[in-house]
Amino acid sequence: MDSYIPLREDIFWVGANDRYTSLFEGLWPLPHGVCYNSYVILDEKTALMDTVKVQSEQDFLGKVKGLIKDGRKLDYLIVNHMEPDHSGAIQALLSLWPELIIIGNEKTARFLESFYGITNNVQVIKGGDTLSLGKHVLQFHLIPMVHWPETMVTYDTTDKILFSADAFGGFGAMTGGIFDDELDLDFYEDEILRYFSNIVGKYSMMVQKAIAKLGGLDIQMIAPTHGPIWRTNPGHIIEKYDRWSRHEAERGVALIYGSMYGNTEKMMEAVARGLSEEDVSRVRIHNVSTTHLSFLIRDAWRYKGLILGGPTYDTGLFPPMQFLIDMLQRKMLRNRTLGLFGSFTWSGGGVNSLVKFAEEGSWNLIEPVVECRSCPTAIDINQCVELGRNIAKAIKA
Ligand SMILES: Cc1cc2nc3c(=O)[nH]c(=O)nc-3n(C[C@H](O)[C@H](O)[C@H](O)COP(=O)(O)O)c2cc1C
Repeated sequence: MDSYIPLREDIFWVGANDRYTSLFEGLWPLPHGVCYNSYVILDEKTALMDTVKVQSEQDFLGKVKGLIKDGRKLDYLIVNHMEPDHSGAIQALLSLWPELIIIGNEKTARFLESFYGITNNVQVIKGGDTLSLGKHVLQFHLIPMVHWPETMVTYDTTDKILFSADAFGGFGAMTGGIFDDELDLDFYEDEILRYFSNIVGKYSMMVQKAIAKLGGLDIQMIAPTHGPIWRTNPGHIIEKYDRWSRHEAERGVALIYGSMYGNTEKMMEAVARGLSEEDVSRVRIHNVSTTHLSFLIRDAWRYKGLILGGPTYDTGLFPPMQFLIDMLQRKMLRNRTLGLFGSFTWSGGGVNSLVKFAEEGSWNLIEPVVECRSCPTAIDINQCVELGRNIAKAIKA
């Protein structure tokens, strides 16, 4: 049976759970899958809110056709976001309903042409424009660069539902339920933060603009294109996105290190001891070589303290740690209490790269920066403990 789940008596979820893709955007692991949310509105006119990835098209079309039947046709497709995981079924919809009108903004129209060669059937709207389906009056708001230039949201002024595109979304396929009150939110919170930090976080300033722009709306439900639908407490996800995009963090430390032969790892253990001596127990220790970047970025975004350590490799920093700091720079994370340590055997270079990273970003760098030659001495170990203690004091302040 095709499952379409009602949001209201005439609005239905027709999304797809994806448990087959292992890397989102070819980059970010999906251990718990992901879902592509799409919604049908059955009014005097019918409308569909976004689509799914092309690989999920068949199930999706079955659901849509199961709702739009008895001689009815799909009148409107509203494209809030053109990324292919949401626009993959547009051509198939046009084959089924050639008179379908696609609603998007000027940039959507450009992307429709460049991705799919679609130039007809397109109705271009501007921010603030409305579309009446009969009972439901939809209003469009542009939220560019959250996280693509054409991104917009659609607000159902009748039922006060915000169809929010990727804003307020998260990783994780649905576990039977689709609403916040049907799901284990502790589990989803990790996946939502990972999605935010990996995909949207770089555009935090635009998220802030979007939240300010949408602030005047009476929002009773948030229906994003990924992750849970917020019908009981939409304010919860707005507050999370607001805090994360202001780079606010929780008390705790992400301690991320690399080590080839265990010497830098010894330094890391001493730093961890120092944190513990100052009563910081929320310490997430990750080996940069074995934990995927996605989870490292998530924990760096979550906690106030960020401590990075690595050995020297070919006159520079250990490559997986270099990759991490490059990505943290690219994602524009800032405002963390930062600690650094590392090692070398002849002329060094690893710690220099970490220090350069600290100088180029917006961090609160805590002393001492600890660098040891080959194997840490008792003095080096004491310095590492001191670094841990100082970070702990700084995040408590
Ligand atoms: C492949 C490789 C390349 C290295 N390149 C350098 C280097 O360019 N400069 C340097 O001072 N030390 C270099 N080292 C030495 C290590 O940085 C040093 O021994 C460090 O303490 C190793 O830390 P670990 O035990 O945590 O892996 C290199 C070591 C290896 C294995």
